[in-house]
Amino acid sequence: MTTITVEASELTRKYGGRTAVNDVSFSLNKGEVLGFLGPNGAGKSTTMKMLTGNLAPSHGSVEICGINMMEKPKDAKALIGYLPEQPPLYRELTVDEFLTIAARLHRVSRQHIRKAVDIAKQRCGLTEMGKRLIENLSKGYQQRVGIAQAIIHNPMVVILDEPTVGLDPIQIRDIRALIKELGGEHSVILSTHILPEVEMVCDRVQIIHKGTMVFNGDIDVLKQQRHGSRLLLGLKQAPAQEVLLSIPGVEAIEVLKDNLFRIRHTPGAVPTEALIQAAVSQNWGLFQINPDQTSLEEVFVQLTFQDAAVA
Ligand SMILES: Nc1ncnc2c1ncn2[C@@H]1O[C@H](COP(=O)(O)OP(=O)(O)OP(=O)(O)O)[C@@H](O)[C@H]1O
Repeated sequence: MTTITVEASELTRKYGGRTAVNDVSFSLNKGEVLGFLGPNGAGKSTTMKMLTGNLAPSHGSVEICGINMMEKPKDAKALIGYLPEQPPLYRELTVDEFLTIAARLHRVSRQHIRKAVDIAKQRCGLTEMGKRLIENLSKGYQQRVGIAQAIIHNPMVVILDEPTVGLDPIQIRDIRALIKELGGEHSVILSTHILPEVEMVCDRVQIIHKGTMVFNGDIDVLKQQRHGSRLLLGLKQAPAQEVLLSIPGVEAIEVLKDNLFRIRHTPGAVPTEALIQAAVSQNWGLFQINPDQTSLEEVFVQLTFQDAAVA
């Protein structure tokens, strides 16, 4: 049986007269990792703050495991671990000192604090770092400490706001692996503006654009939208377009610069092999053929366009 851990209904937030988040509703199941994706200024942090009870919605409600955030904020917040965009670290403390304070703040009982600190450190790869001052840790390790404080009380729901911003590629890889692992036991909401990050880590994705949800679905659907149906083809001696269009699966051709073509093909009928065979046998000077990945911006345009077309 699936257990719903987060239920957001019609969440709306206005700053002055401006609507930053408009009518956002979704639910999250136990064990799921949900990506909350959107460009800068889309309304991600505002939504995260409403979900964690740090900002009151202008309209709508949040329930954590059936507990209403507005009616019982203490009880609801106790079920959440939160890593804000700016991690709340006391840099002059050691990792152990800081996590001990975090455990107290999260009301871990006195006799369990030490164990809770050890478990959080172990899960976040910090076991050897307990005595180190936070200010002397690399940014990647500081981010691990931020995640460790979020899970110290073993919450049902972990909410991470842009956890990989400012990290180097190896740190990013490690933090993503950690987030994926957390998903097994906790429900995780990951806010990010990085599309591949969502694809790597999440089961489900929601895309927010100018405060409005434009996509809410399975990660595979988004992947298909992004990776499906287009190839980039580079030919030094290209034939007439009709010749390319006669290859099974090829539906349309867009001429780009530098002898490059964007080929739109029938979903499920990828003409890569046929194009390579034709290029080799007819000396078209093939120098590139690869799937054309849609950028985040293009996905937004497609999704918002689809929405407008449906409306
Ligand atoms: N306290 C505030 N007062 C007024 N406007 C705000 C406030 N906080 C956010 N906004 C505005 O609300 C909109 C959404 O901001 P929010 O920080 O939620 O976006 P975001 O998707 O998290 O972007 P970023 O990744 O840049 O933080 C933006 O236009 C922002 O300028």
